[in-house]
Amino acid sequence: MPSPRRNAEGRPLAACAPSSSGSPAHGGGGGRFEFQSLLSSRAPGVDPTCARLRASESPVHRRGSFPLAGAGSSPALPSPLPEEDRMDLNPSFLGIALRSLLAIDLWLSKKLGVCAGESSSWGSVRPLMKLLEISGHGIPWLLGTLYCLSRSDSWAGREVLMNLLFSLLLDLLLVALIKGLVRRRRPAHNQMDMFFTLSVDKYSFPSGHATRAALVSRFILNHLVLAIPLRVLVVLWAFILGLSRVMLGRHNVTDVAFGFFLGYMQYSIVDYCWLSPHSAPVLFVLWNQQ
Ligand SMILES: CC(C)=CCC/C(C)=C/CC/C(C)=C/COP(=O)(O)O
Repeated sequence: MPSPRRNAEGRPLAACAPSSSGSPAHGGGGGRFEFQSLLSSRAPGVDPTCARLRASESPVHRRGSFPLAGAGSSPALPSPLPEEDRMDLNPSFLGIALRSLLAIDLWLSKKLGVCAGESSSWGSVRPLMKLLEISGHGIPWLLGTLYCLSRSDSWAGREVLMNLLFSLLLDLLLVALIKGLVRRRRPAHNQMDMFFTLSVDKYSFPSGHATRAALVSRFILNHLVLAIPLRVLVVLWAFILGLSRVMLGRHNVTDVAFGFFLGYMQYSIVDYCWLSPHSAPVLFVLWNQQ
């Protein structure tokens, strides 16, 4: 007679063995067998490791709850495993899609990071990319707007600049908030040699330069009267700035793509909450008194 299979501690795997043919995870029976294999783990001689494995295959446990292990007070029941130790043998379609997208994102970002270092294949273009980086940095935009605001002598000009200032501050706030919440690390090939960063800028999602590029370019296109070639130049600047973030190795492609989306949406918020001498008279009177 063949001897029963045993686990590492030498306990027989009796309760688990039938499920290889009967469990729904193996194409047989209904969902009940999962529960039976778990319940039978209370019996002496049943391998708890095996019971836990079945439990992790069950759709109930895949959602993160552990009803059977928590029910009752039997000390023989296996304690719930931490989330990271559970086996997820049947991830959802969304899970697979997201993981594939992330894998493509990492692969593509690494391929495009051709200026990540001086010795990279396009390392000689790095200084130019860093110049572009400064063109989308928060400090020059904030200082430039404040300077123009101080020099402006028309109400219309002041109104536009006041809203640009509000946009830039809103952008900094939202990007810092999301970076702090998501905490996605910058790509491994990035050299952290950016000028004047905030503490959250060690994180990469979303790209602050991309949000600013989309926000500012949409703002300019809507509030400045520009000839067509200049309008094209503004859009090109935003696009190349976004691309340069990946080429410099600062960001993954999804950081920049989401940054563009966020910046675009931020302009819609600014447009909706547009500050004017009518909607925010205090702001304008205060500024006028200076
Ligand atoms: C008023 C105030 C808090 C100004 C801070 C401006 C500042 C230091 C912005 C940081 C800009 C920056 C380096 C963002 C990082 O951009 P990524 O594209 O690398 O996310």
